[in-house]
Amino acid sequence: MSDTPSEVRYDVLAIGNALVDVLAHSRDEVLQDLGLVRGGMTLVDTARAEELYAHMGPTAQISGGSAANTLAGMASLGARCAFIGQVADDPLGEVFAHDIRAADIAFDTPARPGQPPTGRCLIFVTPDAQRTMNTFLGASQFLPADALDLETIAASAVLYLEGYLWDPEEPRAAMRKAISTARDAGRKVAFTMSDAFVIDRHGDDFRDLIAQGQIDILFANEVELAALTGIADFDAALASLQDKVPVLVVTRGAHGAVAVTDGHRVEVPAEPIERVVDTTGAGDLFAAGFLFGHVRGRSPTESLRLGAICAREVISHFGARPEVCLSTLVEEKVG
Ligand SMILES: OC[C@H]1O[C@H](O)[C@H](O)[C@@H]1O
Repeated sequence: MSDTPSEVRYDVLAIGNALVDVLAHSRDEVLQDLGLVRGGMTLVDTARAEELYAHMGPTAQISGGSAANTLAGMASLGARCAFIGQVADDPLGEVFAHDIRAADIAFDTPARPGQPPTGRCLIFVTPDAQRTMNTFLGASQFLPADALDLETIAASAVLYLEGYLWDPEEPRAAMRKAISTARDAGRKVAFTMSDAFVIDRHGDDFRDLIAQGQIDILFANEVELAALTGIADFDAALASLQDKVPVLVVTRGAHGAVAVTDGHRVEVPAEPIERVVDTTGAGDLFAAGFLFGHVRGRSPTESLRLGAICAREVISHFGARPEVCLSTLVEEKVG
C-alpha cells in the first residue's frame, strides 16, 4: 500500500487486446472444410487470416476484444472505465478508438506506427449461435510496459486483466507491472481466464499468481476451471479453488453461473431467452454485470443476476458489444 493512496477516478481499468471483430454467419461444413476448431479461439497469422476472410460470407465489423467488451458493458451500466490496449495507426485502429471513446471509456494508449496492422478477430457464427474465433493479434501483441499509465492504474478501484493478452511476451510483462502497481496502491486485481488454451500455456503463471494472493476476483467458465485445477468434476474443482481467491465467479452457459465469496457459494440460472443469435462476448458481458454489481456493493447473488441479464442481452444479437443501454435494461428487470 502506498503512503498516500490517490483518489479513485475509475471503477475499473482494463488491459486487453484492442481488436475489431469481423463476424459472419456460417455453416458447420464450412468450419470443417477450413479445419477450424468449433467454439474455440485460435491465433492466426496474416496468411491464414486472409485465407479465412476469403471464405467468409458478408461480414459485420464491430469493435471487440474481450476486456474492452466488458468495459463497454460496465460503462453502459454507469461505471467509470478506462482501457489500455494497442491498435495500429490505421483505419481499423481509428474504428476501435472511436467506438471505445464513444462508449464513454477513457482510452489514451497511443496507436503504434507501421506494421503490423490493428488486430482483428474473424468470427464464424453457426446456426446454433456458437462462435468460432480466429484472432490475428496485430499491434495488440506488442503492447509495451511503457504504454501503461501507472497513475491511472493506481487511481482505479479494480484492475481487470484479460487472459488472452497474457500469451504474448510484451503485454505479459506490462500486465505484471500493472498488477504490482495496483497492489502497491491498495487496489483490487480481477482476472479473466479467457480460454483453456491460455491455461494450457500459462497455467503455472496463473496458479502462482493465485497462490501469492495477487488475484482478488477470478472469472472463468467451467472448461477453464477444469483446466486450471486439473479436476474434471465441477464441484470438486470449485472446492479446490474457492479458498484461494476472495471472489471466484464461474459461468456455465445455459446452466447459469456460480460465485463463491469468502467460502460462501451462491448461484443463478441463465436468464430465459427466446432465441440466441450469437454467443460472442457472453462471458465478457457476464463479467461486466457481475463486476458492476460488485464495485457498487451489491450482494454476490444480485451481481450474478446482473451478469446474467447483460449476457442475455449480448447473445440476443450479432456482435460482442451491448446494443441497448444496460443501465435502463437492469432498472427494468431488477430496479
Ligand atoms: O470474448 C469475445 C471476444 O474475444 C475476442 O477477443 C474477440 O475480439 C471477441 O470480441
